[in-house]
Amino acid sequence: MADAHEDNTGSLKEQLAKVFELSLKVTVPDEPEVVPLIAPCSKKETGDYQCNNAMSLWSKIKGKGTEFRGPQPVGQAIMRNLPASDMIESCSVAGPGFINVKLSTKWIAKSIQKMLTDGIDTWAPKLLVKRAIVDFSSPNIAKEMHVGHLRSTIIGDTLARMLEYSKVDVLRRNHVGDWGTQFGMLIEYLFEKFPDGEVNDQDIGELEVFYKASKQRFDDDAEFKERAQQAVVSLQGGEEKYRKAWAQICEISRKGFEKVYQRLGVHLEEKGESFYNPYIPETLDLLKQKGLIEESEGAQVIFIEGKKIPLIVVKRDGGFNYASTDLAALWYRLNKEKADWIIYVTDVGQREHFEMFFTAAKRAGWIPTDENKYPKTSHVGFGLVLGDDGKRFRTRSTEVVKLVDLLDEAKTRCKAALVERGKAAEWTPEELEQTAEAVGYGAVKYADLKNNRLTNYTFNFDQMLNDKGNTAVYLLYAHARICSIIRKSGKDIEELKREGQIKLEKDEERKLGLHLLQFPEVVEEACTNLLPNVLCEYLYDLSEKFTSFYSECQVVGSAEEISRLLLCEATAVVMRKCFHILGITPVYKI
Ligand SMILES: NC(=[NH2+])NCCC[C@H](N)C(=O)O
Repeated sequence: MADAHEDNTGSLKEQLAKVFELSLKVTVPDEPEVVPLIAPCSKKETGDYQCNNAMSLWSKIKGKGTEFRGPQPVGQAIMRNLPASDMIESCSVAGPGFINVKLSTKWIAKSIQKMLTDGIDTWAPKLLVKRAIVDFSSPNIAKEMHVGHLRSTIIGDTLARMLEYSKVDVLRRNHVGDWGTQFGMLIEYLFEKFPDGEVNDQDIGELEVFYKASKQRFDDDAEFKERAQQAVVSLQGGEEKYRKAWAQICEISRKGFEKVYQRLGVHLEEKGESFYNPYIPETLDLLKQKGLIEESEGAQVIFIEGKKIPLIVVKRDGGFNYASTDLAALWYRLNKEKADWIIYVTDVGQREHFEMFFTAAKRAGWIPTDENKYPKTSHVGFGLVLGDDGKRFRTRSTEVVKLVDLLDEAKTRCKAALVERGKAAEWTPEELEQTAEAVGYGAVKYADLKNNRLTNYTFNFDQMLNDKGNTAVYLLYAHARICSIIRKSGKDIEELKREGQIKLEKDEERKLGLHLLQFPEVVEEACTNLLPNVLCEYLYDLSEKFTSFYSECQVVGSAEEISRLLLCEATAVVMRKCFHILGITPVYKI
């Protein structure tokens, strides 16, 4: 029997894996580095977690003259060889060697209590990544930020928050489309409208309208088109007058984007396409040296195995494009910024583009082909936002929906609902305003995040603002209710944390406790697979488990009051961390 060994860091799953690892070493000493396969039990009656190594181990060792006579005896031996551990209450072997573990209820309670004392940050998963870049939002200058960019902003922000919680150094990059041939027509049109070159935002008004008008000129007037094309050359050649006009247009757009970010509480650092422009020639040189770039129909391209169309890196007119910029940006991120995980958040429509330039980077030896190794790149694709008619989401005028308007409407509707509940009389105007904002914006974010990002989702205010079902409104109210239970008890929770003790006597208490303890491994899974919906599911489940607990177990005034209040507090703490990661502001009273 191995020594009792208690390493109480890492997620529940990891801690259990460590215990099993010791047993595996003793059980099959000739099989080095067997990775323990630990998973929650699918049937809760059989246990909490199970170890699934016996079957695969058996097929490995059966030809090697082993003393074991089948997978079940292997499982029995793994169980026998388990070191003594505080974690485990009992084990049993089922079927072809599955080892079911019932965790010690005392240990669950102790672990939650420890989190309450040491803080939820001690539950952060440990990832192998040191520095990640999340490239998200990334709208295009002079064009309206549309719902697709809203999805990218919301999903990207959550991914960044997940990684930040896991102590990864995250660079939040706004790869704005601020370079390209469209600037020729925009600048020429600006010169036409404002010959003296003095403009401010009010003059231009809605940039999108300005964009459309200049496009109209471009399409209708050959002479204008000529000038616009010339303007691109002057801009790219760095001519002062053109650079200045370009900078003005960018600045106006930026202010519009900033309004949306501010409302959403999203922080981004802009490094637009133009930033990488100076790095393109040397990047392409590096790829040429590796023999990756070929000439094809006057353009310079990289052929990618399995793809009919090559990746164009220099256009026929000698200009660079989206792909050349992305290659230069990747080079910069790997070599200058030393990122080991680079994550791109865009609609699934761009999957092909990312697959192609990732493959080029692999062929160049910039990133390993094995996707389990670092540095690594990931494309986080997402589906469309649909309207109630099942078509791409648009407003009545069939224009793209303005984000600011959407957020306004969500807030207005929440405020109306709060007023209806009599809150205008109960709260200060600021409280009303802040709660409406937290719930309204939270609802828009959560409705997006709770779906598997690859699926399309239907934007529907009535659904997302419903106070029942899997919505932010429901969850925020649930949190506020827990806070109010604690407040109404009149107890000082800090004192209880120091002096009280959690006991999980009833079944519902234990279930809630175990679920709380699974938070770290859920965050880890959400990080590894870049899936925020996993965390949403966890959160919804948590509030359901809390509801069962609360309906079965009296809190205030019961003999177990102290323990139960601590369990309420732990639930609220974990819920708030979930809200934080999802970019939702919690509310404390309702
Ligand atoms: N490195 C990147 N390609 N990031 C994504 C850019 C998204 C692009 N500006 C768009 O609106 O579609």
